[in-house]
Amino acid sequence: MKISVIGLGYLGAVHAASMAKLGHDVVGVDVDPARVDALAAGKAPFFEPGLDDLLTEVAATGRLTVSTDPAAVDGAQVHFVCVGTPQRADSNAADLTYVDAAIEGLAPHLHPGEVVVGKSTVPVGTAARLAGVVGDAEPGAVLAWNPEFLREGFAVQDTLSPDRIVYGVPDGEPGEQAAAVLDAVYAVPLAEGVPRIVTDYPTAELVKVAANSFLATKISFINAMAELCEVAGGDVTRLADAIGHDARIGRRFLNAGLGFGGGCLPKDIRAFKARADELGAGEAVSFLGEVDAINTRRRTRMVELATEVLGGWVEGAEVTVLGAAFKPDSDDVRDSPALDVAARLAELGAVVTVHDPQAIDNARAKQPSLHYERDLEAALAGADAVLVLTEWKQYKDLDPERVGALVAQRTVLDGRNALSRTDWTDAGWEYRALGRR
Ligand SMILES: NC(=O)c1ccc[n+]([C@@H]2O[C@H](COP(=O)([O-])OP(=O)(O)OC[C@H]3O[C@@H](n4cnc5c(N)ncnc54)[C@H](O)[C@@H]3O)[C@@H](O)[C@H]2O)c1
Ligand SMILES: O=c1ccn([C@@H]2O[C@H](COP(=O)(O)OP(=O)(O)O[C@H]3O[C@H](CO)[C@@H](O)[C@H](O)[C@H]3O)[C@@H](O)[C@H]2O)c(=O)[nH]1
Repeated sequence: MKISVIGLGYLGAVHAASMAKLGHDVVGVDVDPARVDALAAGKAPFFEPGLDDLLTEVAATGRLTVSTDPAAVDGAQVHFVCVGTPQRADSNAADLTYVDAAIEGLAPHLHPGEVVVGKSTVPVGTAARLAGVVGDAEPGAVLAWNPEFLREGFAVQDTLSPDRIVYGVPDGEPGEQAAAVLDAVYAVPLAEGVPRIVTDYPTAELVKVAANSFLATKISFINAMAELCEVAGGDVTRLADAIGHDARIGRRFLNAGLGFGGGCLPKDIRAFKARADELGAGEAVSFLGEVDAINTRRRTRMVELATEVLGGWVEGAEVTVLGAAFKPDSDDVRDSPALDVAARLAELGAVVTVHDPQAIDNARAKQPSLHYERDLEAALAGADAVLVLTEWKQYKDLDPERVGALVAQRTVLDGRNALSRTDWTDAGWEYRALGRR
C-alpha cells in the first residue's frame, strides 16, 4: 500500500520507517529540511535505539522516500498525521496549530477513497472537527484517529509490536472502510495477535490521554510515598517492591525519583485537564493538577537536597550533573527533570557541568549557559557533588572507587534510585537519594 507520513519527528520518523519495513511504499514529509536531509541520507535525525539500523534496512528496499514538499503525498491511499501538539505558550492547553496546518496542506491532495489517519495526541473533540475539514476538501475521503503509544528509547519495537492498536472511526460505511484500510496497513502485527480496538473518535482520543494520565498518576503516587518516606524514615524502593508484588498494582512505573518529563506525559495531563475544564468536567480530572504538583516538587526537593549536602551554600560549588535527557536511551530534553535541576542549581550560583551520552547538543540548545562535557571522567573531575539525574546504564555501572579518585568530595545524589547504596557507601561516599534514608 502507498502511505504518506506527515511530520517526521520522534513519532513520525519511526512510524514511516516501520511502515516501510512492514512492506508499504512510504513517503515522509516534514517542514524541517534538517530532519528530511538526515532521513534522505538514511540517518536518524535524533537518537533512537535501532532506528539507524531500520533506516539502513529499508533504504535497501527503496520503499521509503522523504520530502519537504507537501505535494509529495499525492497518490498515497493512507495519510498519517504525526505532527507535534505541544503545550501552548499562553495556557496549559494543546497547541493545535501544526495539526491544523498539516490537514490544510494535505486537503488539496486528497482523492476519493483515501484515509487520513491522525496519530498525534489531541484533545477530545479534535477528530470530529477535523473530519469536517477533510469532508469539505474531499467528500470521498475519510478521517480516522489512531493514537500512538510508543515509548522513546523503545520506539521501533513498540511500533512494530505494539501492545494494542486503536482506531477511532465514524459510524457506518465510511468507518468500516477506514477500519478495513487500517487493517491492511497493520496486517503484520494484527496477524501476530496484537489486540485491535475499533471505536468512535472521542473514545480513541480519550484512550490516549487516559493511558498517559494513568502512567503519570502511578509515578506521582510513588513519588508522594517518597515524600512520606523522607519525613518518616522509610525506603520508597523497598515500599515499591513490596506493593508491586501485588499483581493488581504491579512494579512497573513505580520507580520513585525525580519524576516524569519529556514531550508527552507533562503536556498531555495539562492539556487533558484544560480540555476537561472547557467541557465543564474539570472536577473529574482535578487530581491531575495534584499529579503535576507532586511531580514538580521532586525537582525542588532535589535542589534542596543538593544544597543540604553542599553545607547549605551552593554558590561556587562544583556540581556534576549526570544526565540531561528526560530518560535514558533518548536524546530528548523536552521538559527534562535533569536539565531543569541543573539549570536551577546554576541559577543559585553552582558551577554546573552536565554530561549525557546523547543529549548534549539538544541540552546546549535549550540551556546554553551551562557547561557541558562529553568525556565522563573529565565531567566528574573535581566535583564537590555528583548528581545522577538520568539513569543511563553507564552511570549505573560506574565504579565508586574509580570515580572517588576523580572527585573533590565523595558525595553522590541518586535522583533516580538507580545506584547501589551499599556499593557507594562502602567506598566511602556520602550517598543520598530521593525517598530513601
Ligand atoms: N514522542 C513520542 O514518544 C510520542 C509517542 C506517542 C505520541 N506522540 C504524539 O505524537 C505527536 C508528535 O510528537 P513528536 O514527539 O514526534 O514531535 P516532534 O516535535 O519530534 O515532531 C513533529 C514533527 O512535525 C513536523 N511538522 C510540523 N508541522 C508540519 C507540517 N505542517 N507538515 C509536515 N511536518 C510538520 C516538525 O517539523 C517535526 O519534525 C505529538 O502529538 C505527541 O504528543 C509522541
Ligand atoms: O517508574 C517510572 C517510569 C518513568 N518515569 C519517568 O517518566 C517519564 C516518561 O517515561 P516513559 O513513559 O517511559 O517515556 P515516554 O517516551 O515519554 O512515553 C510516554 O509517553 C508517550 C507519548 O505519549 C506514550 O506513547 C508512552 O506510552 C508513554 O509511556 C520519564 O521522565 C521517566 O524518567 C519515572 O519517573 N518513573
